[in-house]
Amino acid sequence: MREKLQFYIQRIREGRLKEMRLQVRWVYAYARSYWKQMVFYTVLGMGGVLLGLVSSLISRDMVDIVTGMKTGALARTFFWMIGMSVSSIVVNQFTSYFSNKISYQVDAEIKADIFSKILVTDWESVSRYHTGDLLTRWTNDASNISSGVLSFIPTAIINVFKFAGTLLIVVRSDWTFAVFAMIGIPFSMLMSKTLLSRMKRQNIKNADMNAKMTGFNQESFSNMQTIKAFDLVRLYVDRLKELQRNYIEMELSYSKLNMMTSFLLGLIGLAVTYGCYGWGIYRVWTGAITYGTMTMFLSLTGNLTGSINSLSGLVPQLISLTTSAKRLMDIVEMPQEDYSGRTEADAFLERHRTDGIGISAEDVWYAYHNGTEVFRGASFQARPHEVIGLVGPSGEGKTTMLRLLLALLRPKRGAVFLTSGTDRMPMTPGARRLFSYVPQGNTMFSGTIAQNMRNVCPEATDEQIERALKLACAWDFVRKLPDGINTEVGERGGGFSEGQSQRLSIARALLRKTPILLLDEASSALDVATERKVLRNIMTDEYPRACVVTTHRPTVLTMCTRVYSIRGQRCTPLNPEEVDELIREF
Ligand SMILES: Nc1ncnc2c1ncn2[C@@H]1O[C@H](COP(=O)(O)OP(=O)(O)OP(=O)(O)O)[C@@H](O)[C@H]1O
Repeated sequence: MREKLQFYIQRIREGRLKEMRLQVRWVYAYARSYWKQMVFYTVLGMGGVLLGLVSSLISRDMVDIVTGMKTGALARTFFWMIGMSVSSIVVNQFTSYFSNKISYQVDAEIKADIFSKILVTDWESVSRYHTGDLLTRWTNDASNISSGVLSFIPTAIINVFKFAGTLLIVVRSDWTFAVFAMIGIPFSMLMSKTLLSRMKRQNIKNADMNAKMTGFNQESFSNMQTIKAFDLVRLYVDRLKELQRNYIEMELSYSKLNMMTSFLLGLIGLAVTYGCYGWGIYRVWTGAITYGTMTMFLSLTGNLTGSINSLSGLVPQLISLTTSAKRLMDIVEMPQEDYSGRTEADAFLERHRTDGIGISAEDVWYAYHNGTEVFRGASFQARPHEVIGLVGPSGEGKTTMLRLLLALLRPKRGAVFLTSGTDRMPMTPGARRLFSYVPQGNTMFSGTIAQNMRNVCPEATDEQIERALKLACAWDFVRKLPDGINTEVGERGGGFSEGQSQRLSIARALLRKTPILLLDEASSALDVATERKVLRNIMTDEYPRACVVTTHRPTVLTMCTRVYSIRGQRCTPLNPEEVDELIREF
């Protein structure tokens, strides 16, 4: 039984260590590119230590000269001491300025890198995470990594240097003092060890709690209207308080342990300091050392314990660093989208710019990660100048089909192709540049209408923007705004009605001039007349577009070249009689 237990403990340890090694290696991959900054930071730090040590030696001489134990020029020694102290202050300030400067840069670089990695992570995998959780990982964990990357190795080297340099001076002057000064070190190390395992668990809990709080706040603020409408203010305030209570409870239980350990460490430190005083006085009394040497020893005792404390502080830092690394690795090590098909997509577009490009799904099978099977052998085709309608009961898979067309989801079987005549290429994330997509819901960004438009087409002139707005029947209301296309759009389309935001989103999609346009119930908030007008404008636009529209509205169906019914995990083309029947049913 005992052997079995030991075997399992061993296995857990091995797993933990292996995991930690992987995390350290991941952090090291970042650290490697900042080696110059680290060397610079280390050299500055070591310079500071050196100045401090020389200052201690000079102050020893000065005390000895003052007490008559040594002869020498008092004024010169005094000026040397002042000089050294001032230099030490300058070097320390210089180090702190540069370390701040470097850490801001490194922080920004690492965050930009992780941001871009999150954005290219496979959509289905990353969408399983709450955005609040992603935000916490990106802000807190990435900051932890950037500060750790920069300081960990230099701090280790500087403190080993400080410890060794101090020890050398102390041992050369009186080795017994070194023994005294270091007597507390094993106790301190033992104490910190008890904290470590708690620390790792605490770090993970802390990060989870932060993610929960951020997610809760973010959701509450962005759904303020719903909270008010359902009179949920009290409920949400209570929920926040409950979260805060849990947070405080968690922090306090950890603080208690911390307090106990700090108290014991403080007692040990005090005992060591007074022990050193006593021993110093005794050595001076017996004539073994001078007053100068004693004052130097007392100032150097702090150096020895300080550097050991800093070195043992690296262990919790390593723990917090590896916890953050794990949380970021969870995200950035998920499958990433492959954008290498961009050139091929551009070449395909060049070849078929005038004829246009269509899209086809061939025998597609797809199930979400939670097992929801949406398609079993679905096929469908949209050619240039066609408007294809996708209809079907709610939850049958219309949006999922659009996600498959966009390569946001990968079919488990079958494939999606870009087509033009007999030429075709497989659809890849790199070919998304040939698409414009208007998803359900409000998708406008904060900024002006023009900025929103230029997000997708940076070189668009005001006239081109106006034309796209006209095609989407948005110009009528934009024209009347005091600032026209320079009117500010609030968060998620704030300041505009649902139908107006939809028209702005359609205009943005049309401005992009891509061969394939996907509209996911994009005109559902428009009145029938406006919806027909928008669709007619899209169909009669001279640009050779293939347009796929998901809808629950009969008006849209009457304008489609072809209609597919999405139902029972299949995608079936409807003949004109079936479409008529469907329109009658609506
Ligand atoms: N991200 C997701 N993860 C897991 N399952 C999902 C996800 N998105 C959709 N589903 C499931 O896939 C099925 C198809 O959903 P989809 O959104 O494609 O339907 P839809 O036909 O567009 O519905 P609606 O007409 O209501 O917009 C549903 O059962 C839904 O619960």
